[in-house]
Amino acid sequence: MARKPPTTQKPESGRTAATIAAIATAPGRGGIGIVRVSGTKLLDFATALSGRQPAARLATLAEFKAADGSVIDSGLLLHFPAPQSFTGEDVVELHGHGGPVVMKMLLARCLELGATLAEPGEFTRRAYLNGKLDLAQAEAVIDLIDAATAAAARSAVRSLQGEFSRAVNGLLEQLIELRALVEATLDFPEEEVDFLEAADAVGRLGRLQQRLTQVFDRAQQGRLLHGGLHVVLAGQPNVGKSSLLNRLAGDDLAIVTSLPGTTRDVVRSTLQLEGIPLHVIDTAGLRETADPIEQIGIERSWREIERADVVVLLVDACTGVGEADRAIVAQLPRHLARVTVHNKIDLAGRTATSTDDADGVTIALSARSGDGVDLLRQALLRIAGWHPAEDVFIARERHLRALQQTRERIEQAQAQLPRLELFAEELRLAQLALATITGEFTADDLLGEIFGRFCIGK
Ligand SMILES: Nc1nc2c(c(=O)[nH]1)N(C=O)[C@@H](CNc1ccc(C(=O)N[C@@H](CCC(=O)O)C(=O)O)cc1)CN2
Ligand SMILES: Nc1nc2c(ncn2[C@@H]2O[C@H](COP(=O)(O)OP(=O)(O)OP(=O)(O)O)[C@@H](O)[C@H]2O)c(=O)[nH]1
Ligand SMILES: [Mg+2]
Repeated sequence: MARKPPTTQKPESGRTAATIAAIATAPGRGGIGIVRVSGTKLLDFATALSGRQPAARLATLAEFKAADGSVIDSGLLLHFPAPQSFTGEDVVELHGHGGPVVMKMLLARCLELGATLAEPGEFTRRAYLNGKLDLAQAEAVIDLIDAATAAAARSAVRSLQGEFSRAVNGLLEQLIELRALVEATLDFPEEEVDFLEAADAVGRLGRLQQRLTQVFDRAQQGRLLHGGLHVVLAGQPNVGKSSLLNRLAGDDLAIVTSLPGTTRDVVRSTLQLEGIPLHVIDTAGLRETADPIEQIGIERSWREIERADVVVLLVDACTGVGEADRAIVAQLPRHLARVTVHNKIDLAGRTATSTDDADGVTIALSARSGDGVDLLRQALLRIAGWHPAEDVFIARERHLRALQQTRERIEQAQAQLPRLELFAEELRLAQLALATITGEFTADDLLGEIFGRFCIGK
């Protein structure tokens, strides 16, 4: 896992020297709880705390003592001497009994011994700054902790183990190789055209693009696993939005009555569909109303629609798409993916169907009987662009943007041929964009953004 530390974080090097401490286990009661400390000269720290010198990387049973010598807890003491630790610094772990009060007392004792309270993500940030993890791996740490489904967790582990980074580094190598060839020729203008043929620049570029597309696809699947799909159920009152939410969730979450205008508050539920977190959002029926409470509900419906990845527009199968439904469609954000659902086919005497036409996907189903609901699940997966694959690595919007920029730069490069200088410049920019994924060149504010979202103790 070892890699060379990133080169651009000079402003931080002062801070990494301080010793930090935090409770690393989840808040609340637990069988055991861990306080983690990272910094320098922690053997002295451990000795002061326990009166014993722990062996490197071995669990030592010890008494954790307060300043007056009284015992706070007895537990396991671990010392990981630098650089062989999670952070690359000296690390000490106190494994105590997992009660919130004991943990707080242990933490307070560490602060008394000179540690400062760690900021969110600071352990992982140090691991990154010390070259233990690259940026994509560091992001995968938090994605693993936050994973909402087993499939998301598996793909986060894959990224944590460096699979995504290796794919990116493979692309970088190809890119650098091509750049080196080009730069070498730039000094000999008369050979430029020969060079292009000899080096097979066009062929290399083509292969690079092909591989980039593969990585992009895997990353795109990863982003789906990570962020899930936000699906808003919308439509006129009484068309069966809440009934459909309950059916999808398999639970009686939202109130259903035969009175139009039942739902006012937004009701959310996260379920999973082939490992993808599906955030389903039930909203107030859309209509003109004088009821101020319902009006607020309707405003909230629109707010959710603005943020959605997909809107499921429900209509009553007995009447089909009417004037009021078309008015709703006209108000939907332009590029928002949409599925139209004709609900209550049991009343209309229709069968469950799924059709694709110029208007998009239309599903006929019954929220009451569940007939056709599976067709809706399949349609949602299709719209999301999901195809089952085992080699997904977790990825975020940031990674996809970087890959997309790289792709655009390479297209630009291609368009510059045979002007080698411009070709070379585009390749250089492509490399810069790609390298932001693993964080070889990274702005400080991006690091703040990434690590600030971690929990304390991570
Ligand atoms: N108790 C405990 N459990 C934990 C963690 C931790 O910090 N403490 N981790 C925290 O996230 C994860 C494990 N991550 C770790 C990663 C590297 C090293 C480490 O000591 N690395 C050294 C030695 C490697 C080796 O011997 O192969 C190194 O990289 O040099 C330790 C934990 C999950 N479980
Ligand atoms: N027969 C039949 N009735 C349904 C079906 N889906 C919903 N209903 C009924 O339609 C009525 C309205 O259902 P809701 O789920 O509350 O409708 P809604 O769209 O959430 O309504 P608002 O919250 O008022 O906007 C209830 O009486 C449901 O039992 C269906 O598939 N078949
Ligand atoms: Mg409702």
